[in-house]
Amino acid sequence: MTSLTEQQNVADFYDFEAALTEEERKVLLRTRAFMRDEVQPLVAEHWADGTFPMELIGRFRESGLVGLSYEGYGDHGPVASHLLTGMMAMEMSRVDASVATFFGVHNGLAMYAIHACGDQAQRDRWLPGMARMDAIGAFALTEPLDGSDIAAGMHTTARRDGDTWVLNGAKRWIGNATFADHIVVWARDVDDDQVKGFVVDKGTPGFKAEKIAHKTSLRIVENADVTLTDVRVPESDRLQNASSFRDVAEVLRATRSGVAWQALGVMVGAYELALRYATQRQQFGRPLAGFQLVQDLLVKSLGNITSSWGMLHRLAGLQDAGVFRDEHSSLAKAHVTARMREVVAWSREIFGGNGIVLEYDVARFFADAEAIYSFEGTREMNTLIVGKAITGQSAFV
Ligand SMILES: Cc1cc2nc3c(=O)[nH]c(=O)nc-3n(C[C@H](O)[C@H](O)[C@H](O)COP(=O)(O)OP(=O)(O)OC[C@H]3O[C@@H](n4cnc5c(N)ncnc54)[C@H](O)[C@@H]3O)c2cc1C
Repeated sequence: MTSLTEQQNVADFYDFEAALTEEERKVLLRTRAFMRDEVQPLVAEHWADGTFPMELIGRFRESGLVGLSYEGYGDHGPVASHLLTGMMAMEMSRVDASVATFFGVHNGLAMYAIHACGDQAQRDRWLPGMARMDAIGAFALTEPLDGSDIAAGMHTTARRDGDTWVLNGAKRWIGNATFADHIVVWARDVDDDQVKGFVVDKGTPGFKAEKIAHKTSLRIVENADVTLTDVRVPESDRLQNASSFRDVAEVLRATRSGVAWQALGVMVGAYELALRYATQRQQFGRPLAGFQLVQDLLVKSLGNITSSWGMLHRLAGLQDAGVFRDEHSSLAKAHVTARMREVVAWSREIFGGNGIVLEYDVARFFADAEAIYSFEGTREMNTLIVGKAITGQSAFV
């Protein structure tokens, strides 16, 4: 008899899982089992309370699921394909998008920024501990006054003073920053006006991170308002291979595709709940699933899931082949998150009144979808990136 973890994902209608190698499939099943056994039991209470389950860090540490994308760091053997890492992000969000976001900020944004923008000595210094989750990462780009226009508007400054840099400014929405050990901070060099990256360690004088309260989406992941007041960072902690905003854009290109996979996971999680509920709940003497109009919602949801999955499958191939461009990633992020918003709304609709009660879980997916729709570039920003690529006209301002 196949175990629960080996059972095919009912939302994987075209069996995309079959595209994984046998070894990759084992990692995916481990991810599925980890999320089911270690994460699922914690999410309802922590979402309601707006708290992060700190015990998860130790469990992730033991899971062997961290750092798979970084060859030579961690003890996981060969580097994972983009299809596997994408499907892992999907599997995580299928259970809880906040925990997937915590993981994505650490394993994606922070580790990838160090990998892509640091030199070899910096990679060797920070990535092994992060790949073991002995140290947690954060990525501080967005500011209170500059979100979508951060490339042009960044106010946080870096001033060189001998062998150190002095950072001043404020950042907003920074995931994991309340407890992270290494925070990648982006700041504008007052001398050459270019954006540079710095790794600021927890406890550095002048660094303060205050948790943003009362979020209505992704309530489990901690986001912070960060202030930097004369924070001194040695030149050795400036990311040596980042010299302008183009380097930040390279990081975002990679992580945006991860967010699109996360959006797919949210669709899958909501759809699975709706399908189960529709077969169990009776009205007019028969299951909801027996009504044509309810089947229409379920089938439209499955169509969104399947078409998004096909798009992301091909996107992963472009990434593996090294021919992946900003506009490829942006189209996926904009398109898949829009499809996600439809699916969570249809899934919630199938639950009727119960769809707004946390106990039925679908409300969590419905609420979490909103942050995913807006972060790592809103739909509008990603649309403008694609628009510029296909027309040659920049419509940003
Ligand atoms: C839960 C959460 C976690 C996050 N985590 C991080 C993190 O870890 N690190 C980090 O650096 N940032 C993080 N962010 C920030 C996120 O990337 C920004 O919220 C996002 O880029 C949008 O910026 P904004 O919220 O300032 O919106 P704004 O830029 O103020 O935009 C508001 C609205 O106006 C629209 N708009 C703006 N300009 C235009 C235009 N030219 N044309 C058409 N429409 C336009 C936008 O699309 C949007 O709909 C996070 C955000 C959230 C909500």
